[in-house]
Amino acid sequence: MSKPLNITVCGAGAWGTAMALHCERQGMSTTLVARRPEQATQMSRERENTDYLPGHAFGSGLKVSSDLDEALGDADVIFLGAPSYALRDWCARIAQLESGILKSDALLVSLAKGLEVSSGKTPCGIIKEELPASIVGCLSGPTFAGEVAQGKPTAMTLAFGDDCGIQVQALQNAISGPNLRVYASSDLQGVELGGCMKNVYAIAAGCCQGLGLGDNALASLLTRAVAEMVRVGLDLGASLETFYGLSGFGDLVATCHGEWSRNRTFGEEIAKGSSAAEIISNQKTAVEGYRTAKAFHLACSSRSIEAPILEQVYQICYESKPPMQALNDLMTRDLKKE
Ligand SMILES: NC(=O)C1=CN([C@@H]2O[C@H](COP(=O)(O)OP(=O)(O)OC[C@H]3O[C@@H](n4cnc5c(N)ncnc54)[C@H](O)[C@@H]3O)[C@@H](O)[C@H]2O)C=CC1
Ligand SMILES: O=C(CO)COP(=O)(O)O
Repeated sequence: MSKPLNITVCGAGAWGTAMALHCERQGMSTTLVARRPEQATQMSRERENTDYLPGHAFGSGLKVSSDLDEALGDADVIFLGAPSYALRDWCARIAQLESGILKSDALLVSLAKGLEVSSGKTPCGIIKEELPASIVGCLSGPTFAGEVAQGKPTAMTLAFGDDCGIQVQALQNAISGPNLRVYASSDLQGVELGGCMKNVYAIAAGCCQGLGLGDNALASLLTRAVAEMVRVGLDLGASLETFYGLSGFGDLVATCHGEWSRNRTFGEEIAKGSSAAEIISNQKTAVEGYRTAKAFHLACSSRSIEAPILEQVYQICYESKPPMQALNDLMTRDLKKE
């Protein structure tokens, strides 16, 4: 039998913590790295992440650290669990470590679902720019941290570009288990874009809910969101079928239904009269769809991609457009073929 993988998870928000819990339960040597030493100390003492994922005790084998040097040297796989807007900082910290500290075949796996506004880059685009020698991929799908931490079942997509080699297969096997079924993909761009776009559509779904528009409206929104995801994604170099998979349609459905999503809740609060900028300025947890809406607005405008839903969410978030007005503008566009 092959040796268990050594896993390091950088970023102790809800999702990084849930992935660390999962990896430890899968029997892997796992270290969770917090950005702030005081958070690492608190988690070591309490054996729980009370700030971001309360109520889920750490398994006895889960190590906690804030020392990147120590945590990365032995890692076969490094999950980057920070939000997209904090990813460049994490990568820069890793790049500053003594050269050669990372194993040459270590896999860097992004868990983030947002585009960088200044560059329009996906999380893996950022990682590749900051750490050009590394092997970079992402893991994405319908995975609310709280449910994964509870051990509820789900499925995900593990995507690496052209180097879907033996280490990637080893990772797919190592993290798959009775509660998580992991599929492999070589469409890294598509898997990342699906995860990023669904967060913007979740804001629209929250607006739908907040305005009390009903189930028909939500179903229509999600269906047209998939059509838009495909149109935007193809223009940005992704493959069609990826958007019908777990990181596209799957995560769209998860995020736009139920009570878990921060993006959906954000949309609901706007529809009830709060200002987007104000909510964000008081928000401790990640609402990736807010910045990502702006990044897609810039990308679609510069490439003349027609993306009416993304555009309306942008105007709601950045131009104080009332959600009811956005709905009206969507409904009264020129009619066309499905
Ligand atoms: N929470 C979830 O259920 C899931 C989240 N994701 C994605 O994972 C990524 C991380 O999200 P969560 O773990 O939910 O985050 P979170 O909302 O639980 O925590 C935010 C994290 O970001 C850090 N942070 C905040 N501002 C920062 C800054 N300026 N610089 C550096 N770090 C900063 C905080 O210390 C904290 O670790 C996001 O891209 C999210 O879309 C993906 C799947 C599931
Ligand atoms: O990506 C997620 C579930 O797959 C989490 O969504 P939110 O960030 O909207 O909570």
